[in-house]
Amino acid sequence: MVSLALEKVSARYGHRQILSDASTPEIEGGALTALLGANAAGKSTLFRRIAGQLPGAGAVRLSDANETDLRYMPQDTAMSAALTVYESIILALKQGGGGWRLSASELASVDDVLHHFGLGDLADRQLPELSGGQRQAVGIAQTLVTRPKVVLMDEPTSALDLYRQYEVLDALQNYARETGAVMVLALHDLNQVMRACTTVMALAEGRILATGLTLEVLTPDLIARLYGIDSRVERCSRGCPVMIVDGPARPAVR
Ligand SMILES: Nc1ncnc2c1ncn2[C@@H]1O[C@H](COP(=O)(O)OP(=O)(O)OP(=O)(O)O)[C@@H](O)[C@H]1O
Repeated sequence: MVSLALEKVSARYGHRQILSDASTPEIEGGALTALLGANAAGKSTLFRRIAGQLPGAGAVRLSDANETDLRYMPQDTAMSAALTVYESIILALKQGGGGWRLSASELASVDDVLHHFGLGDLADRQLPELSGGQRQAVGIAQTLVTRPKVVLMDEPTSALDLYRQYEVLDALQNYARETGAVMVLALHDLNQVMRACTTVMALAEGRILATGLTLEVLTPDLIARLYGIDSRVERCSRGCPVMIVDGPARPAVR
């Protein structure tokens, strides 16, 4: 079983300490985990630290996987190159090496991500011609085409319309179930979190404030502490938990 755990992880930019002693129990693969926190809480910094892009004290422990199995999708994926969607996904596939010849299984992986992220009709389009939502879907496809075992995604649905948000979160859940991958997604929409993510980790003041099962951890009290918002959880007409925002509470912990 693939898993990820943090042991007293720290990170800084110059003299500015952003994360201190961030620790989690084992986050198991096979389902989605949400990384929550207010703006500037340090979510992207934590991803960079886990991905080995920032040094710092503490340990990132992976079980059944190593650093080469990890892919990090940043918030803003620059896509100015004059490549088609198809070419850009092949480039992402081949960045780990292995020469330019494509095996049958690699071709199947490319077709698979194109299909699962609704990109089949866009395969021949140039990247700079795409809309923001289309670019985000391409970024997700590029991230998953190598079938990584550990996936960190920074706000992967921020540019998507309502229907595409559900579609993409469903596809990500399926990917996690099929591959057993650990998938941590920084998300701001708590209703998406309640629908799609089995577990959450909440970040504030450079520390992990809470981790655990979404419906147990994501209480109105935690939401007030993280975001300064009064809220309650109710059920939608289909029985899914949804968060109702009542309004600002007190200043959020930052
Ligand atoms: N390259 C950098 N150099 C210096 N400080 C940085 C750098 N990147 C981020 N920071 C600072 O680190 C803190 C955490 O930023 P980070 O991007 O990790 O937050 P975040 O939780 O991902 O925020 P958001 O929800 O707004 O994307 C912020 O105060 C930010 O200004």
